[in-house]
Amino acid sequence: MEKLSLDKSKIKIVLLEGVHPNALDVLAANGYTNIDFHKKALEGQALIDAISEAHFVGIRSRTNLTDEILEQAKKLIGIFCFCIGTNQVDLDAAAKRGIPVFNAPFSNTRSVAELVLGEMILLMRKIPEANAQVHRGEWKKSADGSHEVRGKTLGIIGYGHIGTQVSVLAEALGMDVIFYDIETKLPLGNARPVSNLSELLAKSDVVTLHVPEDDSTKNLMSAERIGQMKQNAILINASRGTVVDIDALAAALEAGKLNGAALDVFPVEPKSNQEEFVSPLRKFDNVILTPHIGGSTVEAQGNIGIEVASKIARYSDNGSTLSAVNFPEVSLPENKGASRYMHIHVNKPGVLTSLNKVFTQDGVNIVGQYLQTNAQIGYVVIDVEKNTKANLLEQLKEIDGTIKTRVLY
Ligand SMILES: NC(=O)C1=CN([C@@H]2O[C@H](COP(=O)(O)OP(=O)(O)OC[C@H]3O[C@@H](n4cnc5c(N)ncnc54)[C@H](O)[C@@H]3O)[C@@H](O)[C@H]2O)C=CC1
Ligand SMILES: O=C(O)C(=O)COP(=O)(O)O
Repeated sequence: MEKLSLDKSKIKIVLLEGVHPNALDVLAANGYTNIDFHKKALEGQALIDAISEAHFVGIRSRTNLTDEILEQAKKLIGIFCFCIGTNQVDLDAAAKRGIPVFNAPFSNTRSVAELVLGEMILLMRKIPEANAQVHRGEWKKSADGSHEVRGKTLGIIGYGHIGTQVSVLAEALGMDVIFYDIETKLPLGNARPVSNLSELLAKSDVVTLHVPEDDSTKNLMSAERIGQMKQNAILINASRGTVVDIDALAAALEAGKLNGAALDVFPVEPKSNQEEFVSPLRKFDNVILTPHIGGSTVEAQGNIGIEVASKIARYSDNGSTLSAVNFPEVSLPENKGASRYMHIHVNKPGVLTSLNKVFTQDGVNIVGQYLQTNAQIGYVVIDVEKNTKANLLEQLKEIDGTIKTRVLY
């Protein structure tokens, strides 16, 4: 009988960007001890050196895994984002190498929603300016331009996991909620969809962005769109820095068009905590600037550590690709009475026939088979009766179109 493709102690896991220690506990509990833990993000040659021998890599939003970097990580089996955004990874480049990319789609969403809610209330009350003034020794007690959020209109762009939570929380404060999304979404509570972005911008006292970084959202808030916002409105961005044209926002603030803004993400963010943050927005007292900490709470990070490390163990032990963002999703029941093989291949005619031939010609009984495909990739998991003598793995590797194949148990 064939042995496990790799002993667990030889499976190298590289964790970057100081993911929560819960991840280490979960991995240890699942028998994974060969872990290289880095507190910081790496780039360039340092990143290549760190992951060149890795089987799994865990990152957050700061580590860019490009096609060129992945080319140097020949042993990589899986990429695990301990965050929501996966824009920092070249998803196609990973898929074509048979590497699924996973994320944590829920665990930090509440933290972002709470931050946005807090910022909205502070900005509507002009607290950032008042705070800065008092710190400087100025005492300007006044109600001018200071408002309750009750009865005001909140416009949410991107009604996904975070946008919907902001919606529910804002309604609890007595706000009218409208939203715009490119997909049809179930409105929660009394929230109402609007048919286009211009309508949302024209009606909202506060606009908050909860979209991913992609081609459709690049500079979504351009000078023209900011111009369509209400006079004295507020703009909040805790999604991705590329979504807002920062110079246009600075100009709108300078012109007194907007009453304030809150930004947690920026087109260019410092690479480390030692680097200076440079932005034309620094000079505005009515702008809340935070260092990409929307998801940085003890609760969110602790939960993400458990969630994503469990996904590493599940994929490595069992082959489950549930919640992979670039890969056919297969969730598999364990079949410990069997031997499990996995085969990742280019999705083209004939591969499955060749694959089944490998087993049938050796008289091996297939007791379970799970297949999912997308346009590029096919992912098959095959459970066969134990105690076979045949060297099946070598034969699977020979199949034309094979990208990766392993014995899981
Ligand atoms: N500041 C921080 O620390 C954090 C930032 N984020 C960012 O927030 C983003 C949103 O997170 P979730 O709500 O969990 O994602 P999600 O995927 O649940 O929701 C995103 C929504 O945006 C919609 N959308 C996509 N393109 C659009 C467009 N051009 N116009 C309007 N709507 C569009 C989608 O249909 C979807 O409903 C993430 O992609 C991530 O970049 C997430 C967590 C923490
Ligand atoms: O979850 C996300 O997409 C975030 O932006 C949070 O990223 P972080 O874990 O803080 O690097």
